[in-house]
Amino acid sequence: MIVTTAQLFKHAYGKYAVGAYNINNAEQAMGLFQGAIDSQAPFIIQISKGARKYTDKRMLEAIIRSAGEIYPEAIFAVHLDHGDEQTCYDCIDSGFFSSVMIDASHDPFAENVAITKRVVERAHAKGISVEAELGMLGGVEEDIQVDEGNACLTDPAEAEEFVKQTGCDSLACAIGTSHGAFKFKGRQSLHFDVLEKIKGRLPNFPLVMHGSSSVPQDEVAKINAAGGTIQDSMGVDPKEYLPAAKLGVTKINIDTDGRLVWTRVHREFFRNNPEQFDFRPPGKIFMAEYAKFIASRNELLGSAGQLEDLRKSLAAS
Ligand SMILES: O=C(CO)COP(=O)(O)O
Ligand SMILES: O=C[C@H](O)COP(=O)(O)O
Ligand SMILES: [Zn+2]
Ligand SMILES: [Zn+2]
Repeated sequence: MIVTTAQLFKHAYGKYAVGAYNINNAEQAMGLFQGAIDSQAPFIIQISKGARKYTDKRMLEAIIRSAGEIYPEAIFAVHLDHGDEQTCYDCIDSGFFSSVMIDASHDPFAENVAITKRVVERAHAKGISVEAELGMLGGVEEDIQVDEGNACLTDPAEAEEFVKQTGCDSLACAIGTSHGAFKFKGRQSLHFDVLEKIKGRLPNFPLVMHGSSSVPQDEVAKINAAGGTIQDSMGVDPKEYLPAAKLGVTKINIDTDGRLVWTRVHREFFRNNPEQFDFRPPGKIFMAEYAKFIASRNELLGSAGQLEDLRKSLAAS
């Protein structure tokens, strides 16, 4: 069942975070749905502009619709990740997306407000939720590269003003994370002090954490042992997901870690079976491994085991 992110956040707020996982193909979709059902968790399936271009945007819609039929128990939102204004309108008009992200965080504050307001108006007219972004993460995002030095944390006072002016349903805040596999040299903590201040100014308002992959060191070691040259780096400590959720983070975005699972499975498979050229055996292994990964993340997010309670509260509302 497809629901809006606002519906998911109402149930999750202050208790757990909903995992938001990107997909680009059928194998990722199947692993994601299987892992969500295995862990009895709601989830957000997110599609970036790059994913919509990878095959064809209609292909992804068809894959998600089919996965929803194969796993009728699943409760999830279909969300546009890092949309520009035009892509938001395209998704709003598609009749398929239940949530969009307008990412105008690279524009000046007033421009970000103006663009976000226009998207909110169009989305809300169709009952679709809107995530906006304020502050800047480091790392690679779509086709934009932000230097670590330029990454700026979200200003709590600005966040309050931004939400008041735009009417967005959730806000992506920069609290020290960055996109991709190269986040931190050595372990670093989230900026819980900033998060607390944002929550103080926006009580009960759903916050979103991008760049939340943990970049598992064993996964990177296996990839490199099988011929990869992934640079030494660390991600977010997944034990910090739940403390962040208690401070109002209701959506935690994880994409890179899934790509690492894919890379490890395929590198190991073809290293161990150099005579093979059938992609289905590693594809099968990937789907099973990705399902396990999703279930393990949902445990850490606190979303595991929430599915039936959510179903009851949706039925009652
Ligand atoms: O924020 C993300 C998608 O919007 C993904 O972040 P990661 O690169 O840490 O997986
Ligand atoms: O934030 C970026 C997401 O991980 C999506 O990545 P992508 O734009 O390469 O699909
Ligand atoms: Zn951004
Ligand atoms: Zn992101």
